Amino acid sequence: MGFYKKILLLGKDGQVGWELQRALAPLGELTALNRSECDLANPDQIQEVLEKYEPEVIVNAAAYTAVDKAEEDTIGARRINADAVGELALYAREMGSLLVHYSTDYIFDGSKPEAYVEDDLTNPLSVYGKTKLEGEEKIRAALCRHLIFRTSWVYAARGGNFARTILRLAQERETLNVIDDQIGAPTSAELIADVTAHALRDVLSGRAPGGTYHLAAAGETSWYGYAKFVTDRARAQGQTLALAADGLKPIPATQYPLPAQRPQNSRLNTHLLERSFALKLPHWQHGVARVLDEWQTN
Ligand SMILES: NC(=O)C1=CN([C@@H]2O[C@H](COP(=O)(O)OP(=O)(O)OC[C@H]3O[C@@H](n4cnc5c(N)ncnc54)[C@H](OP(=O)(O)O)[C@@H]3O)[C@@H](O)[C@H]2O)C=CC1
Ligand SMILES: Cc1cn([C@H]2C[C@H](O)[C@@H](COP(=O)(O)OP(=O)(O)O[C@H]3O[C@@H](C)C(=O)[C@@H](O)[C@H]3O)O2)c(=O)[nH]c1=O
Ligand SMILES: [Mg+2]
Repeated sequence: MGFYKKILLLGKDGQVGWELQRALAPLGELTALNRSECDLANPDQIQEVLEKYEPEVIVNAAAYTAVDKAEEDTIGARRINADAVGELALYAREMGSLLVHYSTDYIFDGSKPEAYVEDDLTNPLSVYGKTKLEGEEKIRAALCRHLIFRTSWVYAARGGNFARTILRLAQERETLNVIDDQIGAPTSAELIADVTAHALRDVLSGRAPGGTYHLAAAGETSWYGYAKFVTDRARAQGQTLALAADGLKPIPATQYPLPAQRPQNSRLNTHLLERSFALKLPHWQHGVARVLDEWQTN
């Protein structure tokens, strides 16, 4: 066994995976794999990869994240979000490795009036949320060393996300209807990756315990508030939008029917994470502004 930990990152090309490649690089001997190199749909390939690299830390950033598509593909979503995660957890249990994994606000039903804490009752409304919760539960049941970060409304400079979709639509349409009665905190993949690296170091050195933690940017907004922030800032940057000055319309979720039901309240209370790892989470606007600036200069 060498001085450096052997870290295996799965899902390296996703929003969070991409940022983890950067944030985990100085922490050990990092192997980062994409879907073609380790397909979570394929149990044999998972075992082959684990046996080949013998990771002391597994960071799983791969997931089935197509929320509406999952409604008609429960089997596919469950295989990636739950069964594959269970296989990683069993390996971690057997080998004494640490499994780092990500979950979502969508494991809650959103009926709580305050921000959710880690031990609040779960009750997912969607197949995506159900299968993500099953993944969490498989990890806890395996009794392996683990860190599970529940996050929300993830965006990144690279990859598909709400901010990018809204900017594209604002370039195409004069009016846009956006849901105003679902609230949460947009959280950047950059922040998630950096917090992961800090927390991972603390857990590996025994300074902090593993477990399940809520990880989201500070503050809160609705999807409408998020879209307003993005389009206002794009305009202030001098971008030409098709969207009229009063073209962004707040609507209730009932007027925007989708296959999957989303929670009304996606707010995550992050006090446990901040206390456990001595971290302060920045306001969501800070990260969104940064990504918009990055897009602007490209
Ligand atoms: N996005 C969000 O808003 C939120 C995400 N999360 C959680 O955070 C984590 C990271 O999400 P994020 O980075 O945003 O997701 P992305 O959708 O950006 O990335 C997911 C990655 O998983 C890969 N993947 C999908 N299926 C497989 C498979 N069968 N085998 C291997 N890899 C696969 C995708 O590959 P490919 O590119 O080939 O499709 C993609 O690179 C996930 O656990 C997600 O559930 C939590 C809250 C909010
Ligand atoms: C594009 C668009 C979306 N919406 C609404 C639909 C939805 O309720 C909300 C966000 O749309 P999205 O498609 O980004 O939503 P969604 O894919 O559900 O986003 C979720 O992804 C998964 C992976 C998570 O874990 C969650 O935290 C969350 O980020 O905005 C509008 O109201 N108007 C619009 O023009
Ligand atoms: Mg989506």
